[in-house]
Amino acid sequence: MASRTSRDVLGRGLAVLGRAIREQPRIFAVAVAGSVLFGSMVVGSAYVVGAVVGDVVVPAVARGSVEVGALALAAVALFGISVLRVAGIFGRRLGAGYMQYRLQAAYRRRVTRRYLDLPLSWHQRNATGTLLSNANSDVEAAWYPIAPLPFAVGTLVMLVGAVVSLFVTDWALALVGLAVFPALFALNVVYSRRMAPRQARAQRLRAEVSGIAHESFDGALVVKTMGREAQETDRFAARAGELRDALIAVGRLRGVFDPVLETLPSLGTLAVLVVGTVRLRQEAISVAELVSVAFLFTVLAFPVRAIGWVLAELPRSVAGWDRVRRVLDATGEMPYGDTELDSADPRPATLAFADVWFGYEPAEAHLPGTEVLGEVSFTVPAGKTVALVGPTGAGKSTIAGLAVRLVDPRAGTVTLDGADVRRLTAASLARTAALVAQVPFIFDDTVRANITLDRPGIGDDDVWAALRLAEADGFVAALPDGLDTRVGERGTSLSGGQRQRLTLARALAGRPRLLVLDDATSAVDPRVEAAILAGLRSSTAEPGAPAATILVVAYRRATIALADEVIYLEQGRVVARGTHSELLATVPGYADLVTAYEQAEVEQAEQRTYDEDEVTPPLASGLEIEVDR
Ligand SMILES: Nc1ncnc2c1ncn2[C@@H]1O[C@H](COP(=O)(O)OP(=O)(O)OP(=O)(O)O)[C@@H](O)[C@H]1O
Repeated sequence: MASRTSRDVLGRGLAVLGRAIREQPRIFAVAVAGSVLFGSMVVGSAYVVGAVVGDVVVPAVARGSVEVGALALAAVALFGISVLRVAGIFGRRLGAGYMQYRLQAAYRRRVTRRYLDLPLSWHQRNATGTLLSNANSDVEAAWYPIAPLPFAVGTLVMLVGAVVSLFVTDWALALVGLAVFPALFALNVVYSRRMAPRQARAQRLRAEVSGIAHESFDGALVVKTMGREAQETDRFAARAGELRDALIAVGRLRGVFDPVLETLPSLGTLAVLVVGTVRLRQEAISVAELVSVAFLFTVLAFPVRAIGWVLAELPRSVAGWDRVRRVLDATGEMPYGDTELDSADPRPATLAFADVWFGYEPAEAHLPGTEVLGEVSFTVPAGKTVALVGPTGAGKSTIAGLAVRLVDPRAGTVTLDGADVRRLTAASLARTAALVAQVPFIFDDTVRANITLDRPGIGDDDVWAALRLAEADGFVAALPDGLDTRVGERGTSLSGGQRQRLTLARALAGRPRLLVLDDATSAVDPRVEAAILAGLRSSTAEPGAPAATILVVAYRRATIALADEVIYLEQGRVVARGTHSELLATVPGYADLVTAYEQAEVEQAEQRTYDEDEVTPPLASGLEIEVDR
């Protein structure tokens, strides 16, 4: 079974190498040409050294005088061989390096491109750590054997050349070669087979150690607050210890095989000298030939190792390739259409759900999928604000995701201004609708870059207008470098509420015609949240800022009360819709939920302090009149 698996790995590994050669045939040809040149010069050097010893040195010693012409010729020949060897090494190394790094770069690009094409559901099923290692260490592992591959191919050619030249020289010496070369090859195969599982284990443990480290650092807050430092350290130390043992096992095997691999050619040289001396006595060969063959055996030992290097890397390459393929072959991307909504149209868009059904794909293919939404129909008329309210798990975030086409419905349609969102181009969809999620994502860049995201046509005035609407202009103005302030990885230098408001400003800066807020201001003071929504609803709040249609997942009474209409969901179904006051009066479940939200809010307000930013007075005063309490 084990050897079958090794054979499988060998076959599949060679297939991966075949793919690499098909992708970079020219560079591979250059590298192999360099390697063959090197190999030929290795064999050639043995014969030149033999000829120099046999035809120049020995006669000179016998005569007691040196023939200058012959010596000069020998020097030129040896120098010429060395130059060609260097040229061969240069071509081989350059070609192999180019090939390896070009393949790595190409596949990193393909993998990350694929990540962007694959749907959110796929990302939710795959851990961030895995995606990082797919694009980095797996791509690298897949193409590791490329570095020694041209050397190994050149060495095979060289071995054939060496055997042929041995036969041309003398059949008896050729037989020694036929015994030693295949033994060297077989030893390399055994070595790599023994090494494969040890290396695979070390590779797996490397990933596990970095996984634990990643988790400990990422969850540093939990680790510290729960007093788990010692346990986390132990967990890490245990796995790091396993990795150390695995690497020692690799080293131990290397320690056993390396001397044997070094010794075998020396034994070959010894055999050549013994057999050669007999053949010399029989006058079947000359001194020059004997020296050539003995020298050949000593210089062959090193290149033969290249075959072992390739074989030893194949299991790791296959493991890496399998993981890369899993990404490249993943399906489920959502193709865009070619319909463009009028980008110059500044009016708010109309969002409509018509008999929408949706279920998330199961984590594993054989499990049944769960239905999350059914018969969902509603319209958010242009310029209106609709609040989605419902108990936890009712499907509010799912509706928010469907509205901006993070996912597609299983049945039914979602339309923007009458156009099915599936038929829109990616650019048109991004220009028209913006989602602001509960968990904000801030790039390690300046405030300005975080808001513009390099989108064309967003100047500083637009940035400030968006910040004002998001109630973020106050704190940004107070930052040391204003818009040029760098906000650190994931916005760590900002409070939760400030981060949320920056991401809201980012969405607003694109002047979307539909704004979907999925609990996007939960970390902001409730009064500020209501002020933001009131500001967004009012087209006069900011000169030049178009009013967007708003779909808001809301949990606070003040926010809900600002909506023109409330859609109340339970278990993926629209249970009721109407104004906040209508629903309060007619739907007991709704009244209970909103009262519970209110109580939770009061408790929260007592326990936590929100960002202390002040509400801009005109909005705050307008709000007091509007909010239904
Ligand atoms: N990626 C997912 N894969 C599988 N099921 C999911 C996924 N996301 C959500 N669900 C399930 O879909 C249902 C609706 O989830 P959704 O997040 O839309 O509810 P919600 O009303 O926004 O809840 P909450 O108020 O807690 O945020 C839940 O039962 C949830 O468990």
